[in-house]
Amino acid sequence: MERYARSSAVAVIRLRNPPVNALSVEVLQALEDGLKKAEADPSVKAIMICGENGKFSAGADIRGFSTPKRHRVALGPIVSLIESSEKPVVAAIEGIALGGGLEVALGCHYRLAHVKAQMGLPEVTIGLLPGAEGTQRLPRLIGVPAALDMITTGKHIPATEALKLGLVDEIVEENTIEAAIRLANKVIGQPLGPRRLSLKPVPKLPNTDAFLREALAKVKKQARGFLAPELCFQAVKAATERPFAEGVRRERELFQRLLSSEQARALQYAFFAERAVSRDHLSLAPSPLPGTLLSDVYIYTGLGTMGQGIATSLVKAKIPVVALEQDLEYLNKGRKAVMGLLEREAMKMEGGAQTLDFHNPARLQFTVDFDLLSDVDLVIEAVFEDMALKKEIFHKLSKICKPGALLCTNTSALNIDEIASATSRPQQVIGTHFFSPAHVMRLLEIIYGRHTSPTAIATAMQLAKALKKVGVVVGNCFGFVGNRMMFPYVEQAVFLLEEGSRPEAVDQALEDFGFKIGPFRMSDLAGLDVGWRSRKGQGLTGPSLPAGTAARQRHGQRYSPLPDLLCERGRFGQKTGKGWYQYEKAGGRTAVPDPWLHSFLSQYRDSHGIKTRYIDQEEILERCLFSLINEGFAILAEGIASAPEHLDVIYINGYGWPKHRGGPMFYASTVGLPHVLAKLQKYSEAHPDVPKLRPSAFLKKLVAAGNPPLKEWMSYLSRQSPKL
Ligand SMILES: CC/C=C/CC(=O)SCCNC(=O)CCNC(=O)[C@H](O)C(C)(C)COP(=O)(O)OP(=O)(O)OC[C@H]1O[C@@H](n2cnc3c(N)ncnc32)[C@H](O)[C@@H]1OP(=O)(O)O
Repeated sequence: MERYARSSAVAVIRLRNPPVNALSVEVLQALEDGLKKAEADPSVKAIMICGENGKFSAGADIRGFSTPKRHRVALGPIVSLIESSEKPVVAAIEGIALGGGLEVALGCHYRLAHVKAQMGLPEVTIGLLPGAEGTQRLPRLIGVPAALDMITTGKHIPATEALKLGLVDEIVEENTIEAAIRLANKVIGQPLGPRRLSLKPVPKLPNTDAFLREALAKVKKQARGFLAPELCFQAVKAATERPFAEGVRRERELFQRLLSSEQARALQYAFFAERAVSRDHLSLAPSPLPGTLLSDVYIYTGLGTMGQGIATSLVKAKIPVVALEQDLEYLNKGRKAVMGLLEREAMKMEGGAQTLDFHNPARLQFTVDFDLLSDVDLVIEAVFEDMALKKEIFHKLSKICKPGALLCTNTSALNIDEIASATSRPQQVIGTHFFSPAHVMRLLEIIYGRHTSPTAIATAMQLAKALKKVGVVVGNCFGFVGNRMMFPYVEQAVFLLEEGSRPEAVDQALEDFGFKIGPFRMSDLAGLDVGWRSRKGQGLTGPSLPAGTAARQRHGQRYSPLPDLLCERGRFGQKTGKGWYQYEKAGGRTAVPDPWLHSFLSQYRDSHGIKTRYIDQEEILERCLFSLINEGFAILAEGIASAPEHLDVIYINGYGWPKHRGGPMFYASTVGLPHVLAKLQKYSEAHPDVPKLRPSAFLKKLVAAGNPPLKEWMSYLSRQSPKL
């Protein structure tokens, strides 16, 4: 506890625990001590709580949830202590007030926030609920619908919205601390009863039961097996049904249930994994390439679907863009699409189009003039996946761009070294694999080639950060990390159809597991023709396939021609109205099981002498997931990625892997590596012509070593890539 000024009647309690003032056991103890001291000091007439360094608090120390020490001091009783103070307590919210931080503020009698502050109860995102009485106080303050929305989604809200909701009493543009002191002085002596949220009733709704029924249905639909949102709902519901103290008891019960759950462990692992992955590579080089990001012009070539999303993403990050296309027709099409995307993005933002300023040619210009590239710092090439075309472009870029410019290629599988070989500066060539839609998806897979310099890697990581994306650095191999792990997963899904399953059964099993979308719905969305083109390019199908090749064998391994057969019949998925499912029209979105496909599958099995069998959910999950995980172990062993956390971050942010399962490698660690190995051995014996089911040597090694925890896996490998 300190005084604002020597003779001030306002005691100041400052939460101090850099970088985000997390409420560690020590901070909580100091807060309790400070409150008691202020309460006992007759010269103190009011109390102000604020955070050090312009941040109120990011809430409980997440690392503490897995240590026994946290049980020593509980936040809930401290929040009650604040509220029951006989002296007015004012929260001065700067920067962030999240989770337990906001719960502390809810215990205060007054809340004043800086206009740029953000508030939220994001516990749900780490598998928990606000366990310091927040689920009981917030609905009393802002009403059930708004509280439920904040608590079940965990979203951060800006101070302006908090003011509208009544979450804060006042917002200020200048010095928050001084304003809070003024407020504290002003309210000295005023009655505190009406300011104590625990004493307020929960505002009534016209039909609470109907509202809660609908809200629960919505929460359940979105959760797909994720427990925390539903338990958050139950805690808020308790506030509508029980007196405050009983509601708090219910909140504690639910909190304890979540705290000990595997899902909370998975989400907290994912939280730190994401941060560790970013930190690892940002520290690779002392500084990015010459020319500071954000102030220099970026250029990218190609305005197809990916290019449009990338341009939008750059403009949103306030990075000046010059967009290049090969001719005016494509340029005009691309311009229209990008402007449309930006209009929509601007509508979601405060300040709209003015904030993004995309009509300003200094921010965004469109051109067909390649020579404009001579002075840019960074190029992102985003033409379609054609090696010859990419090499031609990189050869030109190498001649035109200034010596320091970083040359990025947006590719999902092509060889970075081969692309770099077309330039005179392979050390400055790097892969940047964006995910579609590029202005929405958070993942950026960054692929270094044999000659890529550490500085180039660090610059690409800076770019990811500037775009508010999660950059993950990986080595160069076909499909890199994400798609390489996806190939066996999709392969198994198709083999399951051959053996007797249906697209809807496979999708359902994986969606019940928590994937946003199953493999067949995903394939229909992305377009079956994309894979078909790639397989034709690899000589697996199409005119270059040698005559007499067995229909279901390639290079001595099992192959399914099913996707090719669909494409030959013009079934490309949503875009043609038919694929693995049927749709209401070409471009339709609603997938409906297709009787034609079912009879096509039956005929296919008959014609190849395949006996149809019933395949249960367990087999669907094990074959799809364990083959994907198996590839992950091979990737780690080859040094393509530097740690299992990297694979998990890629899968959560780029492939719709359910975050509450922590990513594929974390999931493998939770089911146990001996179990994964045994299942792979079983399926591999049943399908000896499928190499991707053969357990990886690294997985076997870890099992032989006694199933060590995930954190220790990499210590069992002798070889690591020098760049990772
Ligand atoms: C019974 C009481 C129950 C209470 C429940 C809770 O309060 S649970 C905690 C709820 N709070 C959160 O979930 C907030 C999590 N943090 C964030 O969302 C973000 O970190 C941020 C606060 C918005 C800041 O984001 P920014 O991008 O600026 O920085 P980083 O994310 O990189 O974070 C900086 C470092 O701080 C660490 N950190 C952040 N929050 C916490 C936390 N609550 N506990 C512990 N550590 C936290 C973060 O890990 C970074 O450090 P690294 O060493 O780089 O990992």
